Amino acid sequence: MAQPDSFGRYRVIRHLGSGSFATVWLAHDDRLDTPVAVKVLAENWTHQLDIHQRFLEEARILRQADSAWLVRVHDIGTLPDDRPYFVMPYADQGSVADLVARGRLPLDEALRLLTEIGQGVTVLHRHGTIHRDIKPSNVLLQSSPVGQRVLVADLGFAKSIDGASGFTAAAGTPGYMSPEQGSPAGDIDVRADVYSLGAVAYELLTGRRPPPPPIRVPPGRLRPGLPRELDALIMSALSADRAGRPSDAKEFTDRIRAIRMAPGSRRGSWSARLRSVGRRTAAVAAAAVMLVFAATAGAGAPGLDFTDVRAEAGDLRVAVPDSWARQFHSGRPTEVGEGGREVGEGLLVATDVDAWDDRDGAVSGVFAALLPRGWESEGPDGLGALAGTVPCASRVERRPFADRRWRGEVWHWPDCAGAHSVAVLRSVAGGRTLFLDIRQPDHRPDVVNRIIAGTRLD
Ligand SMILES: Nc1ncnc2c1ncn2[C@@H]1O[C@H](COP(=O)(O)OP(=O)(O)OP(=O)(O)O)[C@@H](O)[C@H]1O
Repeated sequence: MAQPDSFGRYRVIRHLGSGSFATVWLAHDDRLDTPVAVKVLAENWTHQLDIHQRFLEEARILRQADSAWLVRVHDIGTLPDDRPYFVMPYADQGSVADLVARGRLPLDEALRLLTEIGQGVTVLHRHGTIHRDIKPSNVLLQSSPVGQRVLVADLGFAKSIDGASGFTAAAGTPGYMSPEQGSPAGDIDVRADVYSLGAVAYELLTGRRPPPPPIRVPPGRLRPGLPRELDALIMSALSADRAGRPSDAKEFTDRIRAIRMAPGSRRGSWSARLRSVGRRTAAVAAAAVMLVFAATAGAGAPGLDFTDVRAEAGDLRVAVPDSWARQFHSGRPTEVGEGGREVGEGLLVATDVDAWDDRDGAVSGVFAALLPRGWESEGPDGLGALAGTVPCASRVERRPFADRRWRGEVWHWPDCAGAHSVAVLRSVAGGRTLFLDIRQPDHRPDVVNRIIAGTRLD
């Protein structure tokens, strides 16, 4: 395919890709000094009137919907050979398909993408349009000064809701399209897009496209530790019978957003789950989380005074620097951690408990949990896997720790914002295994040692 010099005032830079009906070029708008993507009807369809019309219809829908969650259309034109083209912002970060190909996404990142994709589809449904071809390669990513924009694109198969009942030609992409889209006589409605959203969710979370319906393996089976409500929502969106699906993209998106915002979902961490359980049972737990504070000497960590903190009902006592002991949560959650392991008593003491899972590293604090009995028999690999559940993709330094109470290993991620240290320790007296997650913006190994030394079972 020869590279044209320009389309109207848009100077062509390079070929971006070709779909079934069109070719997309990166070009430069010299007048506004900005990169653009120009989509041009492919030559072989020039004289096919219905394809020509559908191409223009895509541009019209995008222009009329004019939404921050959809690719916008800025301009439209016709080439001397009669082929139409339209001009969009250039999505410089590729598509969600590229992201998925790079590896498994963190849960919060996957939920953020799903919320934004769902927003785009919601805009289309409000506009009276069914997309019919939602899939990761049709969701584009663009840099922006305030972060990444997620843009639903490629309305080549879009259909108006009014015109979609009765006979509808089969259209869509296998793996993402609803069963009713595969049948030429099947009438479709917005729930066809809900199925595709479920398929995209399945792939974002597991790295795999769902098999053809009926789907029997929920995403949580392939990625243990997913919130149960998320598994249930995705499986309902993928129901072969559309009556079982959420009613439209808005309902699907609202439910994804609620799952994302639930206190326990920001990260699959022990501490986050502990807090979520703590909040849900706040009324019951109120009496149990009364803390006992007592100043202790700062021996071992010069320049710092320490405070003993413990839940009134529990026997776990943690020593933290005075200035960290501003907020706390305590509770006895069940099913925490990536594999849904059970944890015994837990305690989070930090400068800002709500910001504990933020990745800017501004919080100082300690999360301590006693592992259920049975962990004593786990070998070093089992304990290593536990320490590794604190997500930080950087090098880790490991060192042994031993004093008169505890014996085990301290893991430290020096390049992580907030200097994470995790210790997994067994009590010398026997019987208990302790998990400690310690965060401090300026890493001090002496503080880590002092915290471990001050952690006790009464
Ligand atoms: N605004 C854009 N910015 C950057 N790349 C784009 C933009 N729009 C489309 N592309 C890229 O151009 C290529 C062709 O896109 P197009 O929408 O024509 O077809 P497709 O989605 O690849 O295939 P099909 O239409 O057959 O499903 C894709 O690789 C797509 O990622």
